[in-house]
Amino acid sequence: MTTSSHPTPALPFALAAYDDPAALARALAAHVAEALRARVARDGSASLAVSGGRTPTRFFETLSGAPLDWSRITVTLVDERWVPETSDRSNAALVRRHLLKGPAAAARFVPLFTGAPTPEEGLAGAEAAVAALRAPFAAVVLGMGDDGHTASFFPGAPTLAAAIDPAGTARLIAVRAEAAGEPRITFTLPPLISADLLLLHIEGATKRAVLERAAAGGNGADQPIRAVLANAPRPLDVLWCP
Ligand SMILES: O=C(O)[C@H](O)[C@@H](O)[C@H](O)[C@H](O)COP(=O)(O)O
Repeated sequence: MTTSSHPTPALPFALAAYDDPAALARALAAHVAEALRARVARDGSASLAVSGGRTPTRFFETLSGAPLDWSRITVTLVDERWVPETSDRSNAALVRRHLLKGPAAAARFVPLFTGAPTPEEGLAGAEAAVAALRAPFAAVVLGMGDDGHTASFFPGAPTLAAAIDPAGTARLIAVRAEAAGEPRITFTLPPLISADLLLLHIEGATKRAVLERAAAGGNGADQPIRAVLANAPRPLDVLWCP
């Protein structure tokens, strides 16, 4: 056991609390739409990275109806489970079903799953696909698991240190971790935190407590969400509802 006389520092974040998931989804979609609109106005195109999992469905549905020039917008994923889109675990399938519809059907989508047998073998193909994205992202929306992972930055993953290295140069990395289920691919920390707009979307008392514990240090100090809190250029904006 190692002990330290230096307490782990508390990290700042800015939490906006909403009454319910619908109000949160409206606010989140409005923030993301504004960031996309601003980049399209400035640069002629914009890119957006969204998370998968269960939480974002309502946000996707709301954002899909935003009056944007979606033909100038490219959507990708913060991270992906290494499964084909026929799997109900596929984040790409979730995005196609709930976001790329209505006005947003005109957006271009860049999936991270390439069809290669493993993410390690698929990495080069995925890198080539994301190389065409306009950098930095106009907006990145992160989620968080009850174990403090965000993107596919899983506690205990052998590639975690490389994935959350703020000075790392890889944009994507393969991840294997027991808690992750299937192998994964994820954007690394630097391209995510350099977005014009970086938001964390969490719902429920448990996730709020996990975030507060991670931010406070102490026994939350090993939670990967801390890498985002510690390295984001501004205090992380968190949208939460019970
Ligand atoms: O593919 C994924 O699993 C994610 O992108 C992941 O980082 C997600 O955001 C969290 O695991 C929260 O997931 P829930 O929304 O399902 O709780």
